[in-house]
Amino acid sequence: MSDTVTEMNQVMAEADCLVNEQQVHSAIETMAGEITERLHDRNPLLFCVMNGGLILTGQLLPQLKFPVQAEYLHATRYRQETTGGILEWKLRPEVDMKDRTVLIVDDILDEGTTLCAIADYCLTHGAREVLTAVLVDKQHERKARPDLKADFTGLEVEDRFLFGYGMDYKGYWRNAPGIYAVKGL
Ligand SMILES: O=P(O)(O)OC[C@H]1O[C@H](OP(=O)(O)OP(=O)(O)O)[C@H](O)[C@@H]1O
Ligand code: HPA
Repeated sequence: MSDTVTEMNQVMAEADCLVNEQQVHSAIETMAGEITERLHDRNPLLFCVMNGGLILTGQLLPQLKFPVQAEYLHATRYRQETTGGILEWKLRPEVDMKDRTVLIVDDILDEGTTLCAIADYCLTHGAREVLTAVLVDKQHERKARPDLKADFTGLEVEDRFLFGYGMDYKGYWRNAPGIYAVKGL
């Protein structure tokens, strides 16, 4: 087995499961209900924030039983690290968002730098309103703005380095079927 596979198997074996798959499913179902109530008649333009937002978006979309225009964008600032750097746009949205209600979907609001930058971008490009949905809000005092919150939050999770359900550790384990914390981080 390669060194990386051995390392990643060990990371999982030693990780703490903070939220199990059933709890994540029920959090996503609750989010879908809240989003439906707020946006069912708004013709929203939804952006999945790649890569982390992929799984939440995939599980959320089929639960939204109203017309949604789904697109994606890619902005990243952690790369293979456990602390964030400068935000890099890998793919900016090209779709016209003038006067639209935009919903940004991502896996985690950690410091919030990523979501704030994407929301600002959408407003600058003509969106009428920008709402945000995250599976996880990490609990700490390092938010980019005081009291920063997403409009729709699935779960509040402790201040550890997390993986699973879209969140990666060194590019791996986005596929983990729950929310896990890396041992010692
Ligand atoms: O709230 P923040 O502190 O800004 O962190 C949250 C962002 O970090 C992660 O993305 P990452 O930069 O790892 O890119 P990736 O999803 O492509 O791995 C995550 O998917 C969020 O987009
Ligand atoms: O805890 C995290 N895990 C994975 N990706 C992240 N991006 C910001 N915070 C995290």
